[in-house]
Amino acid sequence: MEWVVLAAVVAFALVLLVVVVLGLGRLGRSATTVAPPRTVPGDVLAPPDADVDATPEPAVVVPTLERPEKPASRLIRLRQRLAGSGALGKGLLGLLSRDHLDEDTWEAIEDLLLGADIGVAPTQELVEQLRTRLRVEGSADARTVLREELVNLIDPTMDRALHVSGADGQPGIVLVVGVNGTGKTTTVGKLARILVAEDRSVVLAAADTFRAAAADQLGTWGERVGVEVIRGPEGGDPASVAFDAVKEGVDRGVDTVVVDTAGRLQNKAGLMDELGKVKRVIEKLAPVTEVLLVLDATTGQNGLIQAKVFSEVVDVTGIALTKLDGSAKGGIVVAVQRQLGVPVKLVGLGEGPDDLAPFDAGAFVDALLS
Ligand SMILES: Nc1nc2c(ncn2[C@@H]2O[C@H](COP(=O)(O)OP(=O)(O)OP(=O)(O)O)[C@@H](O)[C@H]2O)c(=O)[nH]1
Repeated sequence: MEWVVLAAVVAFALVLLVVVVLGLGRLGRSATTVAPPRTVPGDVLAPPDADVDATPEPAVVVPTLERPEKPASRLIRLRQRLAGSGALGKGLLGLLSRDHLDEDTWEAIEDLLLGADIGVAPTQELVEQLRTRLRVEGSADARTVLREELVNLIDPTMDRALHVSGADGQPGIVLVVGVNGTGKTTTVGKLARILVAEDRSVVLAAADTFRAAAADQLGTWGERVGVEVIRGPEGGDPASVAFDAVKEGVDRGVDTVVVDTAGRLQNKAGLMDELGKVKRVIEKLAPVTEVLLVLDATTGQNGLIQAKVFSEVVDVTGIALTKLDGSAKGGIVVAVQRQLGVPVKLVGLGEGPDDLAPFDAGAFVDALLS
């Protein structure tokens, strides 16, 4: 009997022990339970306060168009840029103001003129004229005589108007040619600004497909003044770009289309083929009204030889003389006109966007002598 009581007590104690152990285990587990994260339909595990609509809309950039300077005041504004060439004017005036003009003085005058790239024949003509006039008009002011003779040498009677209008409502077509690096693309961009300043509507053709950067460069020039630039694939056919641009110009009824071209001087036949084709293709739509040859004033005689090749390939009607600001050789204006029989119509006097000016013989000589 005692054994039965003892067994019952032990069994009760074991049951009690099992109950206590299980109870503690459940208690321990419930203490480490983590509440599930709060989720919102369609917002998987998003932080509770994230605002999905807060991403700002990309700002729409409205380009501000520039207002280019009117052409009339440009050559006067840029007068000081001719300071390099001004040495010629000052030198000549200094020599001509001497009391006695002996042979040595005349020789020094000749050297100055030749050094400024005026060319041999025009130098001799000018010296001859100066000698005669100063002898005959004894009391004449040397400055007045020199000014008149320099203006005559540059020939104020030449027609320097840019032909930028077409007939019968068609656009004027300006074909811009010249060796790479002379400032051709820059001149096309600056010319577009001159036309815009005169309230003309313009389309540009990036037909220099040889150098991809030239089309990008032109794109930027156009963007700044709200002018459309037609371009083609790199290495594509320049004539096809020129055609597309002129077609666009005709369809839109714009005033002027300006065509930039590649100026690879690989050989005369290649150049003739390329420029000839561009011109022919354009003229299926509208006549070319101006062929502008861009020449770098700092290249002297070398530039003149290149210019001659271009003038034999296309009928050049005007010259844009660039980088005259960096040259002490303003006499190149005379030399190039004599060699090609074509007037200088525009001069580049710096890298600023409005540093291209219509050329005027009187204002140019005044700048040289100031
Ligand atoms: N100082 C000065 N620099 C100029 C003038 N005109 C152009 N330039 C500079 O000459 C360099 C060549 O100009 P571009 O227009 O690229 O020459 P490009 O003839 O079109 O050359 P390609 O595109 O290779 O055919 C640029 O750095 C221009 O800023 C000017 O009148 N004065």
